[in-house]
Amino acid sequence: MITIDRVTKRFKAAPAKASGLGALFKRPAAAYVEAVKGVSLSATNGRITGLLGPNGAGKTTTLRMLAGLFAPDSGGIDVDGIDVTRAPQQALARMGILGDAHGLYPRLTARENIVYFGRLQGMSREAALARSEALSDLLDLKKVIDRRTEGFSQGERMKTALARALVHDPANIVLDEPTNGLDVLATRSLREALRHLARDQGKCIVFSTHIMQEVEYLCDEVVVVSRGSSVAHGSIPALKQQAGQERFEDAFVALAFPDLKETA
Ligand SMILES: Nc1ncnc2c1ncn2[C@@H]1O[C@H](COP(=O)(O)OP(=O)(O)OP(=O)(O)O)[C@@H](O)[C@H]1O
Repeated sequence: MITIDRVTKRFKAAPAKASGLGALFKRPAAAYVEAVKGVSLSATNGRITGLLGPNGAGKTTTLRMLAGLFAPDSGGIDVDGIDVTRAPQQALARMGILGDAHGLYPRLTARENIVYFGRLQGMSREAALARSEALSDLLDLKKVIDRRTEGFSQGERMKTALARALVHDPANIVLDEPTNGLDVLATRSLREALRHLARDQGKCIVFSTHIMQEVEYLCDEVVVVSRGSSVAHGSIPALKQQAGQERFEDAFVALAFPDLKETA
């Protein structure tokens, strides 16, 4: 179970170096970027919760705070009741995180990458090896499991990184735009795996995306994020009803951009 309660985060904006005309006018740069202004989310076990928002809405920043990479300026995040800021190690042990950079070791095989990560999580070599076998079945990695990851396709890299994130069998799974760069078959097999993990294994899954279809295929619950804030949440039928729209895409646009005139 993951709870994000009204988190905010701003970053110091790196000012552009004044040169040429800029040096003449010396326009003062904005000092801060308000990346997240108030995002809340409540994700329960056995369900898939989507963080849906346009580019720059604040999804990745929110997930990075959930992963303990930096603390929110205000608000709170807890995982199975553990405060991520106060006890990051304990909270991280309960999460499998697939970030935007997969960062595999190219000289290690897929299996070695997975087992190494398991060892870092405190697993015995035998347990990590057994788990790598089970995950290779689940994620259809058998053909490449004993190949060095150097030269892997995007899909193979993503699956290996996901297997690595799941090696310690975490109760909570967090994925940042997991289908980025995947073809239709790889996307379908990832969806199937995520459904299995939520429905059959009771995992709490949170993923971010800007792809409407992803959300329609997968999510039990959706949090719509726009301009740094969560602006609506609920099931897809509930969000359509709330927006008074039949198509989910229209509902999303109405909820995320209420001031936008209808163009389509
Ligand atoms: N380290 C940083 N320094 C300055 N600004 C940042 C930093 N990280 C994010 N931002 C800004 O915060 C805003 C939100 O970015 P974020 O990456 O969280 O959005 P996103 O919803 O994940 O977008 P996308 O779908 O395009 O990946 C953007 O305007 C981005 O430029």
